[in-house]
Amino acid sequence: MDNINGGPCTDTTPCTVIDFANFDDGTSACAKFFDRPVELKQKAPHPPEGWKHRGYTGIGVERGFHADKIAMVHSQVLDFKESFDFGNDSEPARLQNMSKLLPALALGIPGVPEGFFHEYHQEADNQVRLLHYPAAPAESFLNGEKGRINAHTDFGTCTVLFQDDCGRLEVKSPYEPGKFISVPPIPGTVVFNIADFLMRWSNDTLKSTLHRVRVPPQSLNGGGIIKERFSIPFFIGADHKKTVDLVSLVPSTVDCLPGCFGPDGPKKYDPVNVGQYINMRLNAIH
Ligand SMILES: O=C(O)CCC(=O)C(=O)O
Ligand SMILES: [Fe+2]
Repeated sequence: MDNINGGPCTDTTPCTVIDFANFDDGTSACAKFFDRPVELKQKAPHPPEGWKHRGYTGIGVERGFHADKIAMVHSQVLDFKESFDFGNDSEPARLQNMSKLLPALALGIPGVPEGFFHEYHQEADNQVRLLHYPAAPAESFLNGEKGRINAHTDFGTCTVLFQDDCGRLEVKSPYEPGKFISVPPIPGTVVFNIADFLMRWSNDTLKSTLHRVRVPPQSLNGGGIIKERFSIPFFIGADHKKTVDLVSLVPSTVDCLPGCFGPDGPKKYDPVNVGQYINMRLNAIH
């Protein structure tokens, strides 16, 4: 396996294999990793530029998301979390499993054949993120010093989100403007979020889910310590490489999904190259 800077990995620690069918397994893998000293975690640092989403990001490094989609701005509240990102650099096959959900997604979109997304998701340009929100005094959430993750939408096709039993994930209500609904963890289930690229791809037929993790003020009455939380978002993304013509090196583009446009609903967006779109989004947060 190569390290994130392209050189051979010299760490001889045995790898942890996360069994995504069993989130307790994921939580304990997360806990084991984040429990290591920060100097050790920093040995695989996230590079400063956002487009290479790999490695460790310490507490307070990532810019807080802002609900304003593309023009993200620094949030005043510190996202009190640390993360480790990895992707398809060495073993793409291991990251393909979640893509098996794509036929089910296609079946839900009238006009899109069941196998449609397969062609666009062969390179496993997926990204997995281990997330740790450390425990902190309730007071620090109440006074606005710390937050968990601000309201945002994800960038790619869709996200499969594994969360532990801590709770506090919320999604924006599609029915009541400005209202967020709690998404309590249900053992043995995952949260499936539509992301921005798919929203654009579907001509806004599918809506990307605005979501956040916060510690609601009403839960802080008792003060004390708010317990730590672990989650693992598995971001499924369309192929970056395949969408560049390898002979001319001209980025090829992805156009509106079949069935999502017509005389009553013309295409709202120009075709776009997946890699350029995602990199532009990632660069905005680092
Ligand atoms: O921690 C969570 O449950 C959500 C994480 C998330 O939304 C993200 O990393 O994009
Ligand atoms: Fe997210």
